[in-house]
Amino acid sequence: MAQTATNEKQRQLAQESEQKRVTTVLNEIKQQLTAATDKLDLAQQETHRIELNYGDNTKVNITETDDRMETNAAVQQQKNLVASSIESEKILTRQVQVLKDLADSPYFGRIDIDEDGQKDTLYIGTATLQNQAEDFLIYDWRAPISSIYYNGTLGPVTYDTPVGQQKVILEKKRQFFITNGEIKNMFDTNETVGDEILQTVLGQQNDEHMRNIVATIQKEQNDIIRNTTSELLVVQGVAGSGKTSAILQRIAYLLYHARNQLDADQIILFSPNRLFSNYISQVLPSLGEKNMRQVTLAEFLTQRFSGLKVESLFERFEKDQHSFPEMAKQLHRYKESAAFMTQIRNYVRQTDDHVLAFSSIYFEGKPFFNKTEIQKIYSALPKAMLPRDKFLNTKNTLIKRLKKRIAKDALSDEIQEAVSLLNEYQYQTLTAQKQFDSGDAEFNFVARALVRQRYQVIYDAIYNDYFMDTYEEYCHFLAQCPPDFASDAIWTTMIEQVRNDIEAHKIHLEDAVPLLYLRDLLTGSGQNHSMQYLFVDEMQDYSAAQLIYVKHAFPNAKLTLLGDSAQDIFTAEYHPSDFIHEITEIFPKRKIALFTLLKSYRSTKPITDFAKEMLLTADKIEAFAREGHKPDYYLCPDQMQALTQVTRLTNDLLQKYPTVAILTKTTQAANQLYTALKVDHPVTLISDQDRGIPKGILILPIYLAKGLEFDAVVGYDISQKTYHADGDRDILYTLASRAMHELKLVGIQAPSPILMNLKSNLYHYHEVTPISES
Ligand SMILES: Nc1ncnc2c1ncn2[C@@H]1O[C@H](COP(=O)(O)OP(=O)(O)OP(=O)(O)O)[C@@H](O)[C@H]1O
Repeated sequence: MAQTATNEKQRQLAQESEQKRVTTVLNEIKQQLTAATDKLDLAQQETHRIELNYGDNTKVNITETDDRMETNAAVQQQKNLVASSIESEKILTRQVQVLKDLADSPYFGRIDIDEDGQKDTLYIGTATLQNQAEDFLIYDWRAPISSIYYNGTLGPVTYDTPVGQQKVILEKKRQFFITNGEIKNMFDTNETVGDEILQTVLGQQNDEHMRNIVATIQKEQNDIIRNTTSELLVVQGVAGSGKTSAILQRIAYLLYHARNQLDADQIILFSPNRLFSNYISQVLPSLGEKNMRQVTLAEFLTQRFSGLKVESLFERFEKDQHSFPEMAKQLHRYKESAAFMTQIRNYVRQTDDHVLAFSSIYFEGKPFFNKTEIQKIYSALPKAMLPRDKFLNTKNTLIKRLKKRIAKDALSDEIQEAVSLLNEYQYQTLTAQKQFDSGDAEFNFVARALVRQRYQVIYDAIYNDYFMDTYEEYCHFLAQCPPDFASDAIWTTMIEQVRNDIEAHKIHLEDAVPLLYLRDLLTGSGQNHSMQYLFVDEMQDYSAAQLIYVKHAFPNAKLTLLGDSAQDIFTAEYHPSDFIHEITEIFPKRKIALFTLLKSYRSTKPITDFAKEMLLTADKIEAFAREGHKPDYYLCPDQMQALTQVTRLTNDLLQKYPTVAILTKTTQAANQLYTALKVDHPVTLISDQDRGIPKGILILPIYLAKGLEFDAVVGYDISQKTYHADGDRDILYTLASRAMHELKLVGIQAPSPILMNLKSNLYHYHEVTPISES
């Protein structure tokens, strides 16, 4: 008893002393913030002044050549001034924001170390802070030495430095929970990062945006975040294990360590949907970093097909719910396989008599370069040449012919007359400040420039490879590679279908990627060489062909793939279950680092224990020990009763949480439920066009909730008729694992057999009596 009192007294003294330090550091932050804000004000005034000046200094005089050149130099100088002034403003804005963030919670960790007999105490926060004397008051969580906080238990530890590994003895590790400059809680821990603070963080209510996890990064997550050596990093992690969190902190880490070589624009994340993009959009800014680029696969593909509607994963999933014959399944699998992409690579390496499919280039409604003319150029090239080289040669010939036409047409009476009718401004613009030996030379130059301007559309068409008929070429390729399992008739019908779809300006998902790959390989286009890192979230939703294509599109990027084979909603029917193995086959030459995350943090223990039992791999998932209610299942006799039950549940949950999500299996089901509920209740239907999640009651299909989480989830129509197939396990698992604190499920008439096979102690089962009986 006396011992406990002494310990408590010591703890209080320690907290008081730590609070004193917090206050001192806060004073330093406040001073620096005032100074930085003043500097920012000055910088803003300066930018404004230069911009105002800009107009006066750059009044354009286009008639006198000398004046014009002078004006250009002045414009350039002003532009440089504005650019550098904006750049300093940016740096100062970032500095002010970082200091503001620190002012609320300056740090979250402390380590006491002994390095070769020299003792040191370090505090770790979201950014570095130094005082006038250049002492480190706070170390950035990404600094090499900070890794001790995440990785080490007390005793000897090592950490990586730019000059090799360093050994120290870790003597104390302390965690803080500080808000509004006040220590709310503080723990000494021997674990890597202790459970106490994590309990608090995970028990909080969901936010509109995902939060950063730097204060509580777990050891296995830290390994992912700090890995800079692997070319291909694969994270297979169970639902809620922090995959998305880990990669966002990883991006912040990479940006910090390559400040001068890496810009956020050189990092691209393929995210599952727009809601998700918005949900994670605040994590990097909260760490003082700019967001990376984000794109969904559908957006990425659509951008590459001008004028063609690409089927989305969602559309395909919805369609597959209605009809999904075995042959269609096999055809999908075939066209989405790595082997199919290899066939494309082989196809473009064939040297034979085949002439690529071309289209005429039109100008003002008439063919300018006729298709047969283009075919002739191509056919005249040596047979041994690769199609890609022949294509490039053809392109160059077309450009040469265009130039000849320009030179010829420039001499025509029509153009000569048009030149003489140009006004002074138009004329000067066309001469582009060039010096000429004679008046004739100048006149001819202007005439050619005028024709060139007219024919710009033709040049663009050649430049953008519009003279190649990629669709026809794809059909030709398809005709060459029928699979063993399909009859000629089936394969020919499939090709006809592709043609018809293209005529109707649409394309199926399984054709989109092979088609782009074929086009890129033949035309030597479609690659972005500047992207340095490529992240793919929810990789289980990607086919092998899609992964190969995405990698092809960003050839210099290091790749990080993350996903969960158990959340295989869309592709359970086509994918081999072992996609990690598949990845090693897709990228055989790459150095792969595989990380597995098995601990689930999002949901309470009862929810995770319930969700994981739906999977055959349940024993591999470990729940974080956070207490809560067991899930409830309500079996209703009919739809009317189910609607009443859903209303009752959501209203109850809304008393406790700002957001309650009702998840359905399909969009159609979400629409129907919305129509039924909206009459009496304020509910919001979320579609794949939405970018944000409002508060209140939401209805959305489960695949749109991928990567998201909600305080409370109500699963609607968890019935025999809706969830009975084996592939439905993954969908139910994904649904259940979206809930952080509470999970309710409502079934109609007969319960889903997947649920009935679970141990009955994992949830509460209720039979709702018909209204007339109650
Ligand atoms: N180390 C951590 N500290 C605090 N919170 C964490 C930690 N790791 C994960 N979380 C929280 O757990 C939840 C799930 O994390 P996240 O969304 O990153 O997981 P995920 O593996 O991508 O999930 P899913 O595959 O189900 O979409 C989030 O609320 C996240 O903040």
